[in-house]
Parts: sequence; structure tokens; C-alpha cells
Amino acid sequence: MRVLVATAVPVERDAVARAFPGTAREVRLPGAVLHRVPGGPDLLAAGVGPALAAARTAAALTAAALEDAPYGLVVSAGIGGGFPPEAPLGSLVVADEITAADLGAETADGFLPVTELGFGTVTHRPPASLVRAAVSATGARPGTVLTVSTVTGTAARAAALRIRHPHALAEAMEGFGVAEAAAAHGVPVLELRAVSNPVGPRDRAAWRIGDALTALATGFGKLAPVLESWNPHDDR
Ligand SMILES: O=C(O)c1cccc(C(=O)CC[C@H]2O[C@@H](n3cnc4c(=O)[nH]cnc43)[C@H](O)[C@@H]2O)c1
Repeated sequence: MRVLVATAVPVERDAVARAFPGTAREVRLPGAVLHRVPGGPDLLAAGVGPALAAARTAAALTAAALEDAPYGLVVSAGIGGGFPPEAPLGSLVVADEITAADLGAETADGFLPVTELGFGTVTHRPPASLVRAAVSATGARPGTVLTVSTVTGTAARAAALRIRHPHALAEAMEGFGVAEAAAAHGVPVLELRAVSNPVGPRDRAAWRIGDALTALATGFGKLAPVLESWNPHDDR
């Protein structure tokens, strides 16, 4: 099964690449540049934010489909904010739900998700068997990973998100976009986040990006055999 791993930025892509032996080869496509790992996944630095991540992931999925070599799985991977205390710095979170937390409308009575306005979806669910296997291989905690277009920077916003999403363990900016692209192609999705900062009051001194990238590389090394052996029929 072909696997596409979408990170936001090149340093995350290169952290994932460290999990695999061999040197990745660059493949230029219309709208996306892949790093193809010999015997491993295709890696894509898809950009920051859900829109660019969706656009570039869709470009890679479409190119593969047109070559009659479609991907069987898309993984959104990278660093993210963790909700304390459940998701401490340097820990890993695997999404059992990928939820767009700010896609909707603000009203005098609070936030309304876009689904309550009669449109689309706000949640994608990765295959349960894959989430279980990923958790057991990597030691990641399973929970909701929120996708936001604005990084949370106050305790009040963090608390509001946890009230609306009690199972949220992490937030990042790409998972829902990657998942929408995958869903448009009928391809399952997984999201793995390594925690670089707490979700809450903005404090740049508290970021541990290097530690999170190391955790991402180590976690992906443990995830790789799971991706190789996972059978999509396990969820049917
Ligand atoms: O300027 C800030 O206060 C700030 C705080 C955290 C992250 C950023 C970024 O610009 C990173 C965005 C990038 O990294 C992922 N990420 C990492 N931590 C978070 C977070 O707490 N909330 C949302 N996204 C986060 C994200 O997926 C982007 O790719 C700036």
C-alpha cells in the first residue's frame, strides 16, 4: 500500500524521513513536491494551515490516481500544541478524531460548527484498528486533535476549546485540511502530533520544537512497521 505523509514544513518532513534508511528522491508534481523514500512513504511538506495543506495533499493524491498508483493511506504528521496535563511537552498524540475547531459561525450564544449551519463536516475519524495499532506501537495517547486556523494564545480560549471538545489532547493547523483531501479521494487518514508547546497563554520561551521533532522522528520509526502491515479491511 502506498502511503503519503503530509507535514506542514520541511523540518517536520525531514524528521519523518529520519525514521527511514536511504535517501529520499525529490519528485516534482504540479502543485506539490514529494520526497520519495526508497521502500517507504512519499513525504510532502504541504504548508502551514488547513487550506494550503489540503491543496497540496489533493495535488499529490490526484497525481498518484492519474498514474494508476493511488495512495492507500494519508498521514498528517508534525508538531502541535498539547492540552496540559494529558499531553505534556515531547509526548505523542494520535488522533482518533480530527476536528476543525473554528469552522463555523460565532453567535451571541456561542460558536456554531458549520454542520449546524447545514454544511459539510467538521470531523474525520481515522480507522479504529489503525489508531489502536499506532497507539500500541508508539506509546502515543489517543484523542481528538483539533485543527485551528489561529493558534490558541490565551487560557480562556484553551478552556473554551476543552469545553467544546472534552476529548481534545492537541491542536495543530493542518490535520483537517489533509483529512478533507484524503476523504475527497476515498483514502483513510491518520494524524500523529508531537507536542512542542502547551495550548494556552502565549509563551514562546516554553516551546520545545527540537524535542518535539526528535519525538516525531522516534515515533515515526515505531509507526513505520504499523503502516506497512495495516490492512484496511480490519475496519470492515
Ligand atoms: O506565535 C505563537 O504564539 C505560536 C505558538 C505556537 C505555534 C506557532 C506556530 O506558528 C507554529 C505553527 C505550526 O506548528 C504547528 N503547531 C505547533 N504548535 C501549535 C499550537 O499550539 N497550535 C496550533 N498549531 C501548532 C501547526 O500545525 C503549524 O504547522 C506560533
